[in-house]
Amino acid sequence: MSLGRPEFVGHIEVRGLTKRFGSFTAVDHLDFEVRPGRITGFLGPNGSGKTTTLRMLLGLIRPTAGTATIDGHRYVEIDNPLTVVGSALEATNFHPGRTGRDHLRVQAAVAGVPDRRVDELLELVGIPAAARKRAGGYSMGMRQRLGLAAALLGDPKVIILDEPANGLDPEGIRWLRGFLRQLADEGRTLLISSHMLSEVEQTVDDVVIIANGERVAQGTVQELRGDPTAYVRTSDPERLADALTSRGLTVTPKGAGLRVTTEDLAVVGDAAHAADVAIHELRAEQTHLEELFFNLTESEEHRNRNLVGVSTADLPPPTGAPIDPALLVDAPQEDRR
Ligand SMILES: Nc1ncnc2c1ncn2[C@@H]1O[C@H](COP(=O)(O)OP(=O)(O)OP(=O)(O)O)[C@@H](O)[C@H]1O
Repeated sequence: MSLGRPEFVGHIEVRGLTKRFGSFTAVDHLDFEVRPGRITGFLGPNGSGKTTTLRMLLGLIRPTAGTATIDGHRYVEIDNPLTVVGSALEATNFHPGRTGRDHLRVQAAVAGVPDRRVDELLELVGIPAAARKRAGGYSMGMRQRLGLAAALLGDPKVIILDEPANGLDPEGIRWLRGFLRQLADEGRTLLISSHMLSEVEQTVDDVVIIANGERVAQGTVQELRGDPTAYVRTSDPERLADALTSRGLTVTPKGAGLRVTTEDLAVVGDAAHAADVAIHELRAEQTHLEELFFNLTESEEHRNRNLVGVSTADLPPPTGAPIDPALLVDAPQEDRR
């Protein structure tokens, strides 16, 4: 594939973006940037405002305040936007009686794209034969692939996908990962939303996390993961802590056990053996990113306001681990109007 329109770099910038529906604030003074050649995960619990943000970026709804631009232009200002920005917001908006291929041909005609590109793309997303059948019979995974092909019709520099892994089986997710990586390696800008960290953690380079419409963290996956640690529960925490510290490791109490700054579980096991203490539990810890996301999705403070009133008895128990303040980003007060 070529690299889209050369006058566009594909730099997404969101500044003070806000959307209110009546008295409800779905997106709240959101700031973030998305860089070309990288895959950015736009993460947040259900109802946190991801789709609303993407809809504003794509000119489908008007912001209450703030801007969302691509190379400084709002979507509606871009001439023939399908050749700059490709998107797949929902995997279900295909007419059930029409074949997938016909869907793409109609959209191709609108974007001034030749029919042969339709077949090329169907091949690329792995549904050349299925696309000749009616879309009504498609599985969720097939609809996702068709949506992806539609997003790529205009050879766009920027690709925005809402929950692209939804409905894909593990093999499909692996395929998607490789496919998106290839697009990013070509220099394109990819913004993909998800409410499940585990679905995209292996796929993305950068992460923007929102909760209740506000940005709560952003950075590279590497930064947000933090250093790997181990968790150990033992018959004699004090003695084991001494043994680990004397081996140059940092040990902090965590719940009923200890957190140790190593990813090598054998080091902890050996230290326990040498100190003659029994180990009751030993495992690699969740990364900061997993913990952060878990706390966001489970803590009262960050839970979707629409779910307030839903019993927490149905939810899994919290980890008890606080969100690391170093990872949290507060929108600057002066930006709030
Ligand atoms: N047109 C609308 N009118 C009123 N409220 C809306 C409208 N669109 C979205 N909302 C509300 O705004 C909030 C954010 O919705 P949005 O669809 O952006 O969340 P999301 O993060 O994409 O969620 P999910 O992961 O479930 O798709 C929700 O509480 C939703 O009910």
